[in-house]
Amino acid sequence: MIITEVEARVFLTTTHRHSDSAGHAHPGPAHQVPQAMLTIRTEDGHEGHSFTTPEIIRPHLLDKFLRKVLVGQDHRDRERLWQDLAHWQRGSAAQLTDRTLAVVDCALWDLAGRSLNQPVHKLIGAYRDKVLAYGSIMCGDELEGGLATPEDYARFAETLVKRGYKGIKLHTWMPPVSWAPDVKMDLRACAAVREAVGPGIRLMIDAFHWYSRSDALELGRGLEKLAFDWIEEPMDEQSMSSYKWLADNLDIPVVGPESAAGKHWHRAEWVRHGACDILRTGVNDVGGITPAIKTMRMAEAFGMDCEVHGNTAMNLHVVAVSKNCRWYERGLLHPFLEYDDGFDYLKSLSDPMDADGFVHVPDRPGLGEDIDFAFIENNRVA
Ligand SMILES: O=C(O)[C@H](O)[C@@H](O)[C@@H](O)C(=O)NO
Ligand SMILES: [Mg+2]
Repeated sequence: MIITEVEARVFLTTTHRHSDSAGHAHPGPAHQVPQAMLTIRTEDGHEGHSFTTPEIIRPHLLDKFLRKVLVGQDHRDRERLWQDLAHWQRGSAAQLTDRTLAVVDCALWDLAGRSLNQPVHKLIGAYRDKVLAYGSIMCGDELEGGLATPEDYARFAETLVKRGYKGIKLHTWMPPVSWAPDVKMDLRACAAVREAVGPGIRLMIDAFHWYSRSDALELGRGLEKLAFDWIEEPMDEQSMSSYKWLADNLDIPVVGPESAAGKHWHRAEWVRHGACDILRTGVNDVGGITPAIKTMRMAEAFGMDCEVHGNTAMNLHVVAVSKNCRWYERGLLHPFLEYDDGFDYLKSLSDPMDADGFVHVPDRPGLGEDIDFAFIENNRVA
């Protein structure tokens, strides 16, 4: 059970996803990007793995923090190891981020599952083995036939309904799109999608993250007329009082915070101050599966739903062990991309979705990621 090694392997993976100047993904030509796999190994040869981008587990972090906390410790002591890393963040000169805590925590959960030959959600205590997914559409763009017009969104929404999705979330247009942001265009896209899919499909929006209170209110009021289920991140989440104001002035549920720092502690403040109607957590946003579950259980104690941000196995397991969330966020999706093609370093999808819109939690041990170790070795660059 004692951890003996903490290793990062960097390899090249091919993707069609390109990040814009705001960090949002859009489709483009296939290109190779570096990806990293963290491996935590024990004296008896068991291993746990988790994926991230290389800078999140760069050598400085492994040497200065991760190996000092983890090596020599019982890998089963996840709560203590997480607390030790979280306490070290304050004195890390902002080098030890929640993303790094997340990849370590996920590798430890994967290690626990692989060593016991159990999937993580069964180890934690499953609530379900399948869950409805909503199709989370990429931010809008200016690509001909992509997501450049309200009609493009409507046409893509029809495609997603045919694929089986029972819910769809629009990320609308944001800078660097030349004319964005634009509340009226957001509402035109939402109206076109509602018209295309009818009243039976649940719809949500994840809007420009820096609207003013007035713009967010206008957007929310328009969405209420379109029977949207929630409005997400329309303003800067650093202003909790703005979200309290918005939630007090809207009927449509306000979901958050997604990107605000502070893990489950800050999300407790959002609940206490009435800054959201539905809470939000995410493994990468709060520093791991461990704090994501803390957030989920805290929301449950207040009778609140808590929706999980993001795809991949780590977030799917948080959804699978929780009654008080309704969806798995499957995406991000675009007409030019085939999400079901998955990743070249995994032999199969971690979030396969059936024709009825249900994602099935893999029953493979650990996080259940079907890792192609040979691919990683053959494409390794560090
Ligand atoms: O590009 C981003 O910021 C993220 O992909 C984000 O848009 C998306 O994951 C999200 O907000 N989901 O709710
Ligand atoms: Mg979001």
